[in-house]
Amino acid sequence: MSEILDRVAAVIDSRKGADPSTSYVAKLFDKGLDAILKKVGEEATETVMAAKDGDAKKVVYEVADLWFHSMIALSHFGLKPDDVLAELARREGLSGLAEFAARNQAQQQQ
Ligand SMILES: N=c1c2ncn([C@@H]3O[C@H](COP(=O)(O)OP(=O)(O)OP(=O)(O)O)[C@@H](O)[C@H]3O)c2ncn1[C@@H]1O[C@H](COP(=O)(O)O)[C@@H](O)[C@H]1O
Repeated sequence: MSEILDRVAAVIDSRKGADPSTSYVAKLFDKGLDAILKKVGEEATETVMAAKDGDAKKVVYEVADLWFHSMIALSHFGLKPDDVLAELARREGLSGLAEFAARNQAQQQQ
């Protein structure tokens, strides 16, 4: 299923410098990073609201909006979904609690 992320990311990349009047993504790139980040923030809030409403179908819809706009932010920095997937793979099997304890221990030793 991650192929869909690659395909959408390729379309997003191709919209850089494209005519803003013909493409939503080109319009966001044209507005700049602040506008992209505003959309990421809005979609994160809408995800929280859908979850608080207990509306599972809407949660999926809003998370899709959040992922999509996050991918535009990644593209702004020249990054790809694979960069995030690689980070998740690096964390695989590493308990969040163990990682937190190791980080605290390292800070105390500084
Ligand atoms: N996956 C998406 C996608 N998800 C959401 N959106 C758009 O993101 C916007 C979400 O904003 P909101 O929900 O806040 O709705 P809105 O009120 O219309 O937005 P605002 O006016 O508030 O900014 C809507 O306009 C959606 O249509 C998307 N637009 C495009 N894509 C993908 O990106 C590709 C390229 O799109 P274009 O650049 O438009 O050709 C498409 O082929 C799709 O694969």
